[in-house]
Formats: sequence, C-alpha cells, structure tokens
Amino acid sequence: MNTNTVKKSLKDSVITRWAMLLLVGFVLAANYYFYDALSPLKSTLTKEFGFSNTDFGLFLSVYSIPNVFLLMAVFGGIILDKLGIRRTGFMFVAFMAFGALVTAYGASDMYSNNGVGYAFMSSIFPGYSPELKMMLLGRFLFGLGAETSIVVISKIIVKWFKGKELALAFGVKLGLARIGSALAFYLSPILIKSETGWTTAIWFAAFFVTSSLLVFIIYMMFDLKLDKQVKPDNSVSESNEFHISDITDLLKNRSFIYVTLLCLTFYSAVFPFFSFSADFFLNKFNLTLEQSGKISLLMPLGTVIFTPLFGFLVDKYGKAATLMIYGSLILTMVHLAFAFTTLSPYVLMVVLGIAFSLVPASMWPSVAKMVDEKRIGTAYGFMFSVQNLGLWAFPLLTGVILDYTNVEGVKPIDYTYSMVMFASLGILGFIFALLLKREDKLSGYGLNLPSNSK
Ligand SMILES: C[C@H](NC(=O)[C@@H](N)CCCCN)C(=O)O
Repeated sequence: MNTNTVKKSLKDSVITRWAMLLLVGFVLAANYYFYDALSPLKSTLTKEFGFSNTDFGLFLSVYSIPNVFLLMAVFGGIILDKLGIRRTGFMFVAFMAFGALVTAYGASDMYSNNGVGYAFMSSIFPGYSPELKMMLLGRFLFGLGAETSIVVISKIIVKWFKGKELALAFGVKLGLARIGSALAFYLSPILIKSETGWTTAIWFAAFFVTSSLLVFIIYMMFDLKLDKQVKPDNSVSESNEFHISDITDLLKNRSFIYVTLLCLTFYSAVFPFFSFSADFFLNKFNLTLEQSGKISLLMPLGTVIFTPLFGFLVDKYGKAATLMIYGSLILTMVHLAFAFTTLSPYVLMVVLGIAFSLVPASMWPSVAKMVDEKRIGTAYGFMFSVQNLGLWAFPLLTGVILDYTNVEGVKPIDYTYSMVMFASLGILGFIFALLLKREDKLSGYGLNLPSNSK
C-alpha cells in the first residue's frame, strides 16, 4: 500500500458536503419557521384568546427560558462535545418537534373542549388563560430543543467545511434558515383563513418541525459513514471529557467575550424586533395583516441572498471584524429611521436584511478561528445562552413598553419607544464590534484574514 496516498472521505466530495448542508438546512428552516409562524398571528391571538401585548411578549420570550435560566444551550453544547452530533442532534430535534406539537395542541379546539391538561391548566395561575399556559409550555419545550439543535448544526457545518468554504457554508445555512422565517410570514396569514380554522397555521408549523426529525435521521446515516471513514477502527468516538477549564478558558478569551456580547446585543435588536414587525407595520403604516407580513418577510428574503454572498467574500477576502462593525452601524440607523421617520418600510427592511447578513456571515465563522474545533459546541452553546438572555428579555420588555405607553384598545399602537430601545442595542453592538476588532490585532486570530489562511 502506498502510504503517501491521501485517503479521501465523504467530506472531500463537493456534492456530498453541500447535500449535507441542504439536509441540515431543512431542519433549520423548520426550526425558524416555527419560531416565527405565530408572529403574524398576534392580532388573531388577541381576538381568540384575549392575549395582551405583554402576553404575546411572554409567549415569544418563554422560548429562551430553558437556555438562559437552565443554561440548556451551554449544557447542550457540552453534551454535544461529549456525546457527539448524532445522539445530541436526535435528542434535541425530537424535543423541538414535541414542543411544537404541544404548542399547536394548546391552541386547538381539541384542547379547549376540555382536552387532556385543560382542567389542570385552568387550576393554576388563574390570571392567565389555559390556552396561553399550554402554549407557553409548548414553546418552552420547543426552545429547549431548538437552540441546542442550532448549536449541533453549527458544529456539523464546521465538521464538513472547516478548511474549505466555511463562511460560505455558514452563509448558505443561515440563508436556508431565513427562508423558513420568510415562509412563516408569508404562509401564516394565508393559513389562518383556511377552511379548517385559523389554528391550521400552527398545526402546519408543528408538522413541518416534526418532518425535520425524519430529515435529521437521514443526515445521521451520512454522519456515521463519515466517522467510519475518518476514524476507521471506530474505537475512538467523538466523545470528549468536559473540563470546567473549557468554560473558564473561554471566559479568559477577550475576543470571545466581545463576540458574545456583540451576539447578545445585535441579535436582541433583530429577532425581538422581527417578531413584532408585522404588528408594527400594520399599526404605523395602517396596512392589512397580509401587507405588513409581506414587508416583514423582505428582511429574511434579503438575507437569503446577502448572507451567502458576504460569506463568500469573507472566505475570499477576509474583513470579518470590519464587516461586523458596519453591520451594527446599519442596524442602528434602520431602527432610528423606523422610530422617527416614515421612510419606506420596504426599503428599510431590505437594508436591515443587509445588516442582518453582514454580522452573522462574519461572526459565526470567526468563532471557529478563536476556539478549538473540539470545544466549538461548548463555545456556540455558551454564546447562545447569553444571547437568549436578550431573546428572553427584549420581547417581554417590548410588550411591557407597548402596554405602558399606549392606551388599551386604542389603535394605532405607537412603537416609538420600543424602536429607540432597539436602536440603543444597535449602538452597544457597534461598540463591542469595535472592541473586537481592536482585540484581534493583539490576539492574532486573524479575523480580518480570508478563511483558509488561518
Ligand atoms: C445562527 C443564528 N441563530 C441564533 O443565534 C439562535 N440562537 C437564535 C435563533 C432564534 C430564531 N430562530 C442566526 O440565526 O443568525
């Protein structure tokens, strides 16, 4: 046997690795679809179950509770680095599907007509409707599974693409996720009008997530095959002991701290805003639900094009640290424009899509430069838990601000103060992006260098 022969594995085949990306992209699209599917239904939930702005904010933010207060994304990342992609992925995608089904059940007539759990939910916290409580439980379980499954998918991308087209792959992966969000804003307002009742919109979302579990099982077969090729005797598993120093080392790494804080502030100014955006356009520009839903979906649609494009540019020319600064600045300007001008929301949402491509396309592959691949699950999990603090607090705060600054039942709802809050988060993100770039000169991770030069 010629010992100089370099053994080819599945990931050396361009077609196979991009096919893997499509498989896990489907799982991610389903995840994002469900996350956003109820946002265009805010006014329907108010009509059907009497949700206030705060109730709606609570419903959005309960997604993050397991990840912030039970540190599930951190534990998920540690479990991932220890148990490996297949077992961890299966477990958390299954949680996500179960949570989605419970949410849909909570909104269904089956449940309202004294279905399983109705009596119990009626007996606790009587200030909240039984529907809201069951839906909160479902979204809690969904969030528990959804965040760690994004960590798993990020690790899958690093596994197949590191040293190759990593930033482009992250960009395409995020593009697929955003197609899920865009579809949600497009389809939900249509599905609520369906003959089978408005809850069809939620059931459809829940079945989409459930189907993604089957797709993940298909991915697992390829993952197993790759592991057998890369570790032929299969005796060395992916598992790895976790040491507390894995976390303390991350906390001592200033670049990692800045990127985590940027992640927290930037995403807190995007996802919570996005969840309220259909209602915001409806109120500020006096539009119908369908019109405002269509404006909202311009942002994720824009990112479908721009994120892979910026990913490609980051791979080829670098400049990730600089692009994160521009992204945060643009984000701030868009929120200020939403707050104080009547500039076309169509244009502003596309510009927001550019900001929301610049930062993610640069941020996630940059982490792979700062952290060893064996610890990447822990690192992404940690970032997600911190970020979820924002995804928990800011939808809630938005709802509270809206209820506080508006008279109940009076339309249109004024969003100015909420938009100022989002713009302030953008400014903080801008500061952390500047600090990250400065730190990179000292640490030498080469965040501004092309992907394959590090
Ligand atoms: C990769 C990144 N996703 C996240 O940061 C998630 N923790 C939050 C997802 C919440 C909405 N689905 C992204 O989408 O850029």
